[in-house]
Amino acid sequence: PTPLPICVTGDPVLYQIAAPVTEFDARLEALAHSAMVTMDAAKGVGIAAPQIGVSLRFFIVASRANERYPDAPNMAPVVMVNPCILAASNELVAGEEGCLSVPGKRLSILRHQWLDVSWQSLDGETHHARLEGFVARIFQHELDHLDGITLLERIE
Ligand SMILES: O=C(O)C[C@@H](Cc1ccccc1)C(=O)SCC(=O)c1ccccc1
Ligand SMILES: [Zn+2]
Repeated sequence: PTPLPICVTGDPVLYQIAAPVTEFDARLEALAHSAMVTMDAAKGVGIAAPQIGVSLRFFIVASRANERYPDAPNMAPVVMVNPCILAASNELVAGEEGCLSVPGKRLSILRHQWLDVSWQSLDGETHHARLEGFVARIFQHELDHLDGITLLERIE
């Protein structure tokens, strides 16, 4: 499908708590595909459903090496439904982040260095993983979007 418009600062959907996904159906797959196409068109390394106006708990993580994080892993995009943080490092690390919903801003944000997380894939299956570094950063950034938090609400 064609990329959707990305909601930007001020759009109420960005400040809502997104609802858990309960129906793992074709509609969810279509929404995830629209998010993927939109993220790709915007050259993002992640995107959360609220950013395309959908207040549901899913996002995409798609780390790739880039000028700010040259050693970031190049990973196949992962659609994470109903994501949770099970455990997080006490150690925090500062790093530059951008946000497709806050165009033109680059802010240094403190994030947990590693996370134990769980999520469901589009078929409803539950997964667990330990994330670290840039991938953990993206996960935390996208999870914030599901809880109505953008970069601007994270300024120390
Ligand atoms: O708004 C979003 O969720 C997408 C955002 C994800 C993100 C970037 C950097 C750190 C954490 C989360 C982006 O992809 S912003 C644009 C971008 O591609 C980028 C920005 C900074 C570093 C690397 C990539
Ligand atoms: Zn963002």
